[in-house]
Amino acid sequence: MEVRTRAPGKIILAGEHSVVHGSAAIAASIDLYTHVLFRLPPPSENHGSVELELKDMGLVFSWPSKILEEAFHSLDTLSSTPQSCSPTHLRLITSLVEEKNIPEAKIWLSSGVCAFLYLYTSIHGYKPATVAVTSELPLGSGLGSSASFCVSLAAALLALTSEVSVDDGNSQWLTLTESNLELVNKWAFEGEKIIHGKPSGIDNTVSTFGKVIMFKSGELTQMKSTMPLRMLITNTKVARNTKALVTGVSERAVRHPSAMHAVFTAVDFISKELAKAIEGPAADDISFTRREEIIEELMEMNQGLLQCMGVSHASIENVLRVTAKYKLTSKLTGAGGGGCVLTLLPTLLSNNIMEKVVADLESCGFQCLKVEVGGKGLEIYFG
Ligand SMILES: Nc1ncnc2c1ncn2[C@@H]1O[C@H](COP(=O)(O)OP(=O)(O)OP(=O)(O)O)[C@@H](O)[C@H]1O
Ligand SMILES: C[C@@](O)(CCO)CC(=O)[O-]
Ligand SMILES: [Mg+2]
Repeated sequence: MEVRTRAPGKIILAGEHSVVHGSAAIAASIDLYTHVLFRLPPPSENHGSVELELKDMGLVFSWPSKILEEAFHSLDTLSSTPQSCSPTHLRLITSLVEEKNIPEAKIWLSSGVCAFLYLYTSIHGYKPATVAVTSELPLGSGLGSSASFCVSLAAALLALTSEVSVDDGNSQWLTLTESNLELVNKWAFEGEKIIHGKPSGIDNTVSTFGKVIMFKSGELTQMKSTMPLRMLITNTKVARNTKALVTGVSERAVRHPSAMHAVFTAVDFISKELAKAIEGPAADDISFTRREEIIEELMEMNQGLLQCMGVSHASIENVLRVTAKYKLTSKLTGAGGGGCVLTLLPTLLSNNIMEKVVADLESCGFQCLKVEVGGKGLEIYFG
């Protein structure tokens, strides 16, 4: 028996970091996915272990079911409702992952492997199975790889453990019903907590539900964009870690509470104004151009405030300088500190200019990604 799931990555148009402190943020799914294949072995092939294959990394981890049962015997790990990982459970998981001696160059994967073991033992218990993961997203680069990993994993585990219902559809890839999506989203948030420390929940929510969303204090509002949102993503390839960046901003907020409160409040207004520009009445090209100018100005203001929070980086500033030569506006997306940068591509931008910008950015060693914005969320396929 097997099931496949895929969950998209995301971009944040405005409000990263501030959203952790209660401000509004705007995010959209992108058409780059994390894929999970969850397979229960037939009795003849039962290897007696829980296996995690990280295909892009060339890594396989395996834990005999008996060892997991012994390690967790004092805890009631299985749970039908999403709950936070207790410190004892996390300690046991961490030592099981440490025993695997992940090579130093890939040690940053440990938090993902811990999140896997948490979701697996909570949703599916210790029964043997194989979980294979592949991702089209650059990992740890601001495009929500951790959230799409947790969403696709939680969905696959729930699909073969309990009953999930799907919306009718003609394609092989199906959408879960709203209540099942909410359940997956809550479990994915618990996985994100293991990877991020203190996530706002925006990344797992947009990965689960897709489209363009506004997110504030844990509440999702689906947006109706009435204009094309064309974005170029530039990956600076500078490695960073969301957990450390989120912690850095929180520490700055403790040192300068009033100043940072004002910054977070300003970002809240920026996100709300951006929402108005995106949802404004559909009209002709002239008014698209005016709305794009508003969005560009808001992106520029948001980037300034992200710099003020201490999460920009020389590589990000470099992308900003290159795109400014072509009168294009950019801002970091996700946690910053390196990672990815967004550039708005106005509707009237010629292909010629667009090719020149990409060539210029790539000559600096950056990688450009052209993506569709605001599409599907989590999907499932019963093979
Ligand atoms: N396909 C994957 N396989 C295993 N672990 C993964 C995978 N994708 C993400 N992770 C885990 O998530 C971590 C990266 O998460 P992080 O939040 O730092 O970056 P991101 O989610 O790509 O960016 P952002 O949170 O800014 O959008 C990795 O270090 C790893 O532990
Ligand atoms: C930096 C942050 O705001 C977005 C990361 O994509 C963290 C979060 O909201 O969980
Ligand atoms: Mg993340």
